[in-house]
Amino acid sequence: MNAIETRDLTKYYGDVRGVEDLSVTVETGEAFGFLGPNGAGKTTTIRTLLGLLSPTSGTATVLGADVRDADALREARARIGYLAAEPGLDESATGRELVRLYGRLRGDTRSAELIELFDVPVERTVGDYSRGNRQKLAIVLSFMHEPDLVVMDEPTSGLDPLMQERFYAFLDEERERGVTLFLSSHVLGEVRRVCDRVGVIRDGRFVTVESVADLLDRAGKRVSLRVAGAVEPDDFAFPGVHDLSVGETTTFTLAGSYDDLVDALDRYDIEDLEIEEAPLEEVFMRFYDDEAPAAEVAA
Ligand SMILES: Nc1ncnc2c1ncn2[C@@H]1O[C@H](COP(=O)(O)OP(=O)(O)OP(=O)(O)O)[C@@H](O)[C@H]1O
Repeated sequence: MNAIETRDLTKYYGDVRGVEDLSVTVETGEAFGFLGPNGAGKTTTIRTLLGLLSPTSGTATVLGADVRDADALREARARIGYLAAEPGLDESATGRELVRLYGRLRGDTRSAELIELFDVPVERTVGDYSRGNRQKLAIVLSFMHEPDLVVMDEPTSGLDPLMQERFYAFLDEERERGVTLFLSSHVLGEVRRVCDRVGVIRDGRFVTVESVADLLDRAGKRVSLRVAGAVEPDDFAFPGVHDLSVGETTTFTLAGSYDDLVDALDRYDIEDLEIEEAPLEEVFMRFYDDEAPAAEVAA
């Protein structure tokens, strides 16, 4: 059974399009990243998957439950964790009281461990929490019942870098236990760190669904080169070279073969050479560019 399946999932708010014709399958145990700019439709999709919004058309199942079937979804929800972008928490309760309440509703096998791991000040009133502490409490609440599927909407917003890394390491462990992760983000590094596959959404539609590795391949490598003497631009006119800038340090992006690169470099006396991953931003900017066609890809 797949953890999540949507087919032509569409949600309109009156005349306003939330998402349109989204078709995607997330396998059990997979970490799927859902990436897109503000207003692309990430939150709409997540809320529809959790039954908080009903689809205008199309279908969606989570852990086998149809999102329109309230009873089936209620059962599935017991095995799902949901980490909202801005968790609505009872401001007057203490963290501890909320942990107890959620534990009674959905079960609690490990809140003590998670409170310690994420260093949550559970004795304090939530209304006095900083944004980061609020998020950390929300993490505890969404993972303490050992869910099989966790749906997260920009999960690290508000966390400092140390806590972010701790959270990513925790997600790695969850994956080893076979947990399925579905994570929305506009932070590329996050999707890269956590996910195997990514769906890029723009204006409510997928522009691509592919593996993070393929996306990185497409991004290519960033090459910086310093040689004795001058670089002849024609030497680097082979396929897959982009954005060539010749100077004291010559730089370009290489999305082609290393053989061509090695052949070209053979003509020079190299003083310095750096080859690193091209920033994913470059690839995403192409997807987000208004000129780019929004070709839909079903997965
Ligand atoms: N309650 C609502 N009523 C009307 N339109 C809405 C509502 N919620 C979302 N929309 C619209 O649906 C579209 C998708 O919004 P959504 O919040 O799903 O995007 P998002 O990708 O989560 O964005 P962000 O990164 O800003 O959270 C936007 O055009 C938004 O204005």
